[in-house]
Amino acid sequence: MALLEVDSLKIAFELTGGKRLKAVNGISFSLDEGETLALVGESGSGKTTAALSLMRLLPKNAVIDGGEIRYKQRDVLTAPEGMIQKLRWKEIAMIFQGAMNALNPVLTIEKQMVEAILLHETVSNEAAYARAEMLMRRVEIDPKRLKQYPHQFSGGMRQRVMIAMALACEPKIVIGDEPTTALDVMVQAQIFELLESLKKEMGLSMILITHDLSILGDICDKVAVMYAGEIVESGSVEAIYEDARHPYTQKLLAAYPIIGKKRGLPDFIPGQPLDMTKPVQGCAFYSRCHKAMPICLSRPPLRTVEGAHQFLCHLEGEA
Ligand SMILES: Nc1ncnc2c1ncn2[C@@H]1O[C@H](COP(=O)(O)OP(=O)(O)OP(=O)(O)O)[C@@H](O)[C@H]1O
Repeated sequence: MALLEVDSLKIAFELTGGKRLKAVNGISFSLDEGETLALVGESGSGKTTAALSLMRLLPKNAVIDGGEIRYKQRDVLTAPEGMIQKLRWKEIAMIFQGAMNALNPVLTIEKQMVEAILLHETVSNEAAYARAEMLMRRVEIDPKRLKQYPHQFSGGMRQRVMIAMALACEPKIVIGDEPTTALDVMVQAQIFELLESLKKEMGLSMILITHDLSILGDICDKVAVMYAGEIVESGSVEAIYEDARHPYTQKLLAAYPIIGKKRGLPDFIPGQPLDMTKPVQGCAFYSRCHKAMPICLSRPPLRTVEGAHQFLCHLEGEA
């Protein structure tokens, strides 16, 4: 049995003027213990919305339009608030986008970390301080730096602090929402190394949200590529790197070349992401697809390449 199962999940946002934006449109995926899944796609494809729903942290104007989320076989969407409070941070934790915005600039790291621990756990102040020190060591920062303020840390160090905070209650699943965006390539690699070693040491499962497919090789087991609220291709990281079938995945791979692999110059994906307040006819990627055909105006089938490698397209799909 998977640790986490998401089944045909649909989430919409209610907008002013009675409009609705369909942010997540029937996605399904699962996560086993110790497994890492990447949710990949351009900005606005629904990755963050999907992730927030796993912790029931969606904004107030979000509506669940259908589907199920099961954590250890328990229904997350209908669970009483008391159960969700036990799940949030203690079972599933999130490293939010942009460490500078998530940290309070006028409080020391120590104060913020200790407060976070005391908020979620019934431990003494001393135990919370001891845990903050242990967490700093775990993310390879000298615990003496607990006395410092966020601005005294580099971007990479701040991100390590965010990772430490996410680990504060020893969760089973950590969700990283663009955990390395805005960091330079070297620091990005160090953060991924750290996440990889924490994953092994603590037996964590992870969901990594990113727009950059090229960074997943060493840390992810499987990938789900999202476009306009749908998973358009999913499979093992090898299947996606070596045998991508959906034209959107192929374009994403070209947009972020993998170092050491010959993929030519970075390409870009022409056109604009879809307006998700309007109903989609046929394939959501139709207007931007370099392989579009008249049949693409009808709903594409979900094709299986082999095993868990699937893609949503009218084309048989050549690699
Ligand atoms: N509170 C909200 N109210 C209305 N629309 C929203 C709200 N939050 C997100 N959206 C819209 O939902 C869609 C999906 O957004 P989401 O943040 O999940 O995408 P994403 O793939 O994570 O992109 P990013 O990396 O930019 O966060 C977008 O069109 C976004 O504008």
